Amino acid sequence: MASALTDKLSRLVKQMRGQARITEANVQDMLREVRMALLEADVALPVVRDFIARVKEKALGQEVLGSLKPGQALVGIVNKELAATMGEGVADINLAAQPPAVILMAGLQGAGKTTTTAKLAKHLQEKRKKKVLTVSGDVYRPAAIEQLRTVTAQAGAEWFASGPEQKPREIALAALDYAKKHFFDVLLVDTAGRLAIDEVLMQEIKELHAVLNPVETLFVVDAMQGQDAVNTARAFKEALPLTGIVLTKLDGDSRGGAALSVRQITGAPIKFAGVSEKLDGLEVFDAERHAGRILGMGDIVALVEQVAQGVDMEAAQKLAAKVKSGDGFDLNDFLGQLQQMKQMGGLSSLMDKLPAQLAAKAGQVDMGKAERDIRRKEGIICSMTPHERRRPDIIKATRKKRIAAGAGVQVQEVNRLLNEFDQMRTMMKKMKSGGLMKMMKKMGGMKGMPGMPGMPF
Ligand SMILES: Nc1nc2c(ncn2[C@@H]2O[C@H](COP(=O)(O)OP(=O)(O)OP(=O)(O)O)[C@@H](O)[C@H]2O)c(=O)[nH]1
Repeated sequence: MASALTDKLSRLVKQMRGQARITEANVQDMLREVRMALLEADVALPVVRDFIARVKEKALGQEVLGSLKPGQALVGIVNKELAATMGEGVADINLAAQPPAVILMAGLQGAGKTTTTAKLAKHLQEKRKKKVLTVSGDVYRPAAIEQLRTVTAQAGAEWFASGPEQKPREIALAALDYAKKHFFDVLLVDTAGRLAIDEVLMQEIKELHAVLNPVETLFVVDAMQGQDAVNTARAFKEALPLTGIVLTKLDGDSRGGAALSVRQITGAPIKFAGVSEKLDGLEVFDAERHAGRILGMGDIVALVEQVAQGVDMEAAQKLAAKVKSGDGFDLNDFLGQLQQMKQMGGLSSLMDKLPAQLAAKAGQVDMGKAERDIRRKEGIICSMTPHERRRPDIIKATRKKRIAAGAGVQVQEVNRLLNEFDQMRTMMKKMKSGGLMKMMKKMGGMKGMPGMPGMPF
C-alpha cells in the first residue's frame, strides 16, 4: 500500500515537472492521493477534510524555488503540516508540582495503560532519577492489579497495594498519603478501562482526577484503533483536562493515523510512543518521523535532494562505461564508491529518511558498524600504492602486512577486502552492457529518483 502511494506520488511529481508554481489545477490529483493515503492510514474523515483544506490553502500559489518541482514541494508541505499538526518538537513528562507529582493514566481497556504505566515508571526512574510509586485504581479486575504489581517490579519501582473491595477514591487517597510520607517524587495512577466508553467509568475517573489533582493526565490510545479513536478521544477530552497522549503499539502494522485524529480532537500533545510490549519500548514521540509513517513514504523530498547532491552522476556514468568497455574495475573505483556513500551524508542519515517499512528492514543492519566498516576499507585502500590499487593481484604477503599496519587493521581485514573486491569484479565482468546503471537505479530503490551508486558490499 505504502509503495503504491509512493509510486503514484512519484508519477504525479513527474507530471508536474516544468511547472513553476502550485496551482488549483495541478494540485488536485496530488491532494486526492494524499487524502487516500490519510484514509488508508485510518485518519478519521473529518480530520482528513480539515487537513487537506489547510494544505491546499498553504500550497496554492506558492512559488517553487530551487531545484524542487511543484510535486516535491507539495509533498514537503504535506509532510510539514502533518508534523506541525501532531506537534513539533518533543514534550517530556511535566513534573513541576509539589512532590509527589501525580500522573493519571486514562484510556480504554487493552489500550496499554498498565504496560505504559510501568514503562513510564522505568523511564522516570532511570532517565530522570525519580523515586516512583504506582497504584491501580482498577477495582473491577483483580488481575489488572496483579499485572501492575508484576510490571512495576520489573520496572524497579514500588507498587502500592489496592484491592477490589475498595473504592477507587479511597485507594487514591491512601496511595497519595503513602507517597507523601515516603518521599516519592512521582505517583503513577493506573485506572480501570472498559471496552467502550461508559458513563459510570467516566464519572469515576473524573472523581479520581478531582481527588488527585494530577500534574499530568495522559490519554493512552492504541495506534491500531483507527477511525474509532476519534470517538474515544472526544469522550475522554470531555471528561478530563488531558495534558498528553501516549500512542501505543506503534510497532504494529498500522500506519498510525490515529495520532493525527487524537491530536486534533484533544489538542493535547503526543508525548510518547509505545513501540514494544517490553518495558523499554517507550520512545519520545517524533512528529516528523510519524508524518512520514502516515504517508508511508518517509521524507522523500529530503531523500531525493540528498541523493541528487551526493551522487556524482558523471562519475557513475564513467564507471559504467569502463565496465562496459572491458577496461576493468580497480580499487580506485571501489574507493570512489565508498567516498560517494560518505558524501551522501552517511548511511544513518539516509536511513532516517527512508519510508517506515524500508527503514524497519534496514534497521536490522547495524548502521554504526557499517559506517565504521566503510572507513576501515577506505583506510586500507589508501595505504596501497596507486599501482597496487590498479593491480591488486600483485600484492604479496609482506605488503599486505605493511598495508594493514598503515591502516591500523589486522591482515585478515586486508584479505577480506581483496576477496570482496575480487568477487565484485567477477560479478561486474559478467554483467551485460548497461547492467551497472540498471543495478544502480534498482539500488536507489524508488522510482522517479536518481539511482544511488551500487553499494560495494
Ligand atoms: N506490541 C505492543 N504491545 C503493547 C504495547 N503496549 C501494550 N501492549 C500490549 O497490549 C496488551 C494490553 O496492554 P495492557 O497494558 O494490559 O492494557 P490496559 O490498557 O492496561 O488494559 P486493562 O488493564 O485491561 O484496562 C498487552 O498484551 C500488552 O503487552 C506496545 O507499545 N506494543
